[in-house]
Amino acid sequence: MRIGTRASPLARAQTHQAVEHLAQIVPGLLVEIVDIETSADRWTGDLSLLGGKGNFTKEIDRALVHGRIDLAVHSMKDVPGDVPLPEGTEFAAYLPRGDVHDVVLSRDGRCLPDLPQGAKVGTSSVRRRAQLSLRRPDLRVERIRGGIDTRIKKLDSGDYDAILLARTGLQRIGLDDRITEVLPTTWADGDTLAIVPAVGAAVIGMQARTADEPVMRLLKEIDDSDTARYVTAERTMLRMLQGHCNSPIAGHAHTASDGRLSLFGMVFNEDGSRWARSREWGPADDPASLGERVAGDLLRKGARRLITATRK
Ligand SMILES: NCc1[nH]cc(CCC(=O)O)c1CC(=O)O
Repeated sequence: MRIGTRASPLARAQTHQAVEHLAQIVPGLLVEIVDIETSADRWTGDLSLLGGKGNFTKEIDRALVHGRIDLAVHSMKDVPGDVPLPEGTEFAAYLPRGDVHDVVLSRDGRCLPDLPQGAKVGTSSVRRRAQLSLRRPDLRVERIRGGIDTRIKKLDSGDYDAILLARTGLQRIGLDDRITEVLPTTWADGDTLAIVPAVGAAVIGMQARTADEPVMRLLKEIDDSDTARYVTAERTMLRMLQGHCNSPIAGHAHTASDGRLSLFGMVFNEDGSRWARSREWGPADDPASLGERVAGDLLRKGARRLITATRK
């Protein structure tokens, strides 16, 4: 089985995790990992200037459609919600969701509340920027590019006082001992700084050709059904909001204590000073309707205006 993925340490770690799951079903499964460089990997500048859509996925999509690979492994967070999947392909399996918290890594071990006024914080995510700026408008939020390891090197060399990253990514590549502070994910009124996760955060998805029966059968066996429900609810919302992986949109689905599915969605303007939020519950067997309801509510509350104001 030929498995295509980006060449970053995170993408490699995720692919190994996927292979471990596959090998539990097919012991001794022979795999060939095919590294694929995407437009976003080649472009070292500001991503918003690259233009086009799906810059993290389109080269991998092409390899899958043309049969150069049999399976693509993706961070669901990086799969755009406003670009349809290439015809004849689908996400047929999701691995159990990891930890969805965002974290702070700081150069001198200080937590966010203790960072001095004007401290320089690195993130390229408009979702993180908005939620950070809302509580700490005095911080200087600056873009940062590159893989996780590159970003940590930039922190260590003094380019930033702190950076924001996903906890699960650090765990996957064994760098979670660098975490200074784990931020809460639950939005609360008051002055607590929380960062609501991205749609698809901490989920590894596997995309294959629908007509490739042996692969589809195998994927069906490893698919984690809870995670699939969360992803469907969150990504249905994202699609209706016409959001992509760097929109000021947060979304987090989970199973409530009564067994129903809950979806929290939130949309921000650039500095977080204006936002819309929504939470709905629904039956676990209909995650798509839940996503539609939350998106509908957000749109009624002015989400479109907030998203387009931030898009550059
Ligand atoms: N945008 C890059 C990216 N895509 C997925 C993850 C982390 C792993 C995940 O959420 O699945 C990261 C790194 C980060 O945001 O720190």
